[in-house]
Amino acid sequence: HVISDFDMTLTRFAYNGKRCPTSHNILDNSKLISEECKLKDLLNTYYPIEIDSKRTAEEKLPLMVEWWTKAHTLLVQQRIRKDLLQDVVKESDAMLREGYQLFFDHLQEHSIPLLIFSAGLGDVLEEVIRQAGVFHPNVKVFSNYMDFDETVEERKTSYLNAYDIVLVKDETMEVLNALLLCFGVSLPRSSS
Ligand SMILES: Nc1ccn([C@@H]2O[C@H](COP(=O)(O)O)[C@@H](O)[C@H]2O)c(=O)n1
Repeated sequence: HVISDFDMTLTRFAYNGKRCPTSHNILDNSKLISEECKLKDLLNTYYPIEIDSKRTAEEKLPLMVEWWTKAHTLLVQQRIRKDLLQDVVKESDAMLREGYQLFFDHLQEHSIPLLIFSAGLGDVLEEVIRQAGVFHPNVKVFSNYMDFDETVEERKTSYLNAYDIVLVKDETMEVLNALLLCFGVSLPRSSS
């Protein structure tokens, strides 16, 4: 097994002198988050604590829990749409480290599981790996995942992308029976 965290370990810390975003930052910098949402204030308060070498892990732990509890409460209020995450990641400056292709492919070729444990956002970081084309079956992510309240309209879009036929408000079997007839299955006569 190879065990890794994600943000700034598998992803770059900076590129061309500019900081690269963490999975939280990707959302925070996106159109999905309103200007009033104070995730950046939280980052400015808690990130210096996270990297403060003078504090012990015991000291930091409750403060880190406080950070992600506050951040996740704010994120829930933003009512983020799952179907927009793909674009948000595409438009972000997130980058896996140079040489990532070789690293991920090599582990895959040798059937070595890559276990990623991250205090970031699982839905976002999975999308980063997917878009880089290296989300191989040996990659398993343990992270925070969002629960989405999808509206009927959003669900319809993802169903339309996935299936040839999508029935809305149809309580009958008419389409199914018509398909069976098309495929040459003979149906018994209805008794009613
Ligand atoms: N609300 C938060 C919470 C955490 N972060 C940063 O994400 C990093 C997650 O890193 P992993 O190594 O566990 O993948 C963490 O180090 C925090 O700096 C954040 O930006 N916002």
